[in-house]
Formats: sequence, C-alpha cells, structure tokens
Amino acid sequence: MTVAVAADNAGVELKKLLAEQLEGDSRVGEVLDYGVHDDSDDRAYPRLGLAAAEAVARGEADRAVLVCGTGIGMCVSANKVEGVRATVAHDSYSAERSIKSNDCQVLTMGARVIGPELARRLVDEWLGYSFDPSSASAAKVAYITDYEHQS
Ligand SMILES: O=C(CO)[C@H](O)COP(=O)(O)O
Repeated sequence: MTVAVAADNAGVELKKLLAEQLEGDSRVGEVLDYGVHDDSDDRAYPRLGLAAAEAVARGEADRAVLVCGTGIGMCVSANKVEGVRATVAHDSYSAERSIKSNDCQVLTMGARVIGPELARRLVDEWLGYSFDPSSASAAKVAYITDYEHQS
C-alpha cells in the first residue's frame, strides 16, 4: 500500500512521527510526503492536504494521513477532491468505521487535539482495516459517489 502524508506547520511534528512509523510498517510499500517539512513553512493546510488527496484521487496513493491543528481543515479540504472520502478520527472506533462503513481513504488528525502515542496507535489499527465491497455499507457509499457524479 502507498500512503501519502501531509501537514501544515501546526501538524508537522506529528506528521513526521507518523511518516516514520508508516515507513517502518511492512504493510506500507511507499510513503509519499507532500510536506511541509518544517514549521518555518507556513503554507496553508488546503495547499498541502489537497495535493495529497489529489494523489489519492489519481491512484498514486491508496490512502493518506493528513495533520493540521484540529484535523478539520484537512478533512474539509480533502473531501473537496472528487472520489476522496476523508474523516477526522481521534478514537479507535471512528478510525475503524471510517474504513469499514465509509471506505474512507483519508484519515485526518489534529496535532492540537490528540497526543502522539494515541495517534500512532490509531494509524497502526487503521492500516489493518479494509472495506468489504460486498458488505451492506457498499450501497450507502455508492450513493455518495453517484451524487458526486450527478453534477
Ligand atoms: O487546524 C487547522 C485547520 O483546521 C490549522 O492547523 C490552523 O488553522 P487556523 O486556526 O485557521 O490558523
């Protein structure tokens, strides 16, 4: 699996930790880092999050982990990219259901909300989940995709 990561300067330290973890995880073949690389880079979160989400939409990344102060801005941004489903999740159940119910490819977190150890644990769990296209949830997700294609 290829995983994209991105953060603004509020999330860069947590993003670095998570990227290191992903690079050491045998389930991850490649980590694509869309920045920022240090907190002197004050580019706004949509610029970073949209770049990573577009990589998911193009099929260059299977999933993405995006970090800002709250996770909310990254989530709103990523959800603007056609075909991308993103969620903020700071708890285990939401991280699980974001895959199993919603087939979200993008997990966002807020570095000002969650501690690094819980964030690392959630990413580890999240990597282990997959969406079952034959599940009852699939038709619900398809409804969202159909809506997106109407416009
Ligand atoms: O959390 C953020 C966006 O959701 C970002 O890190 C900070 O945004 P700001 O509060 O608008 O500066």
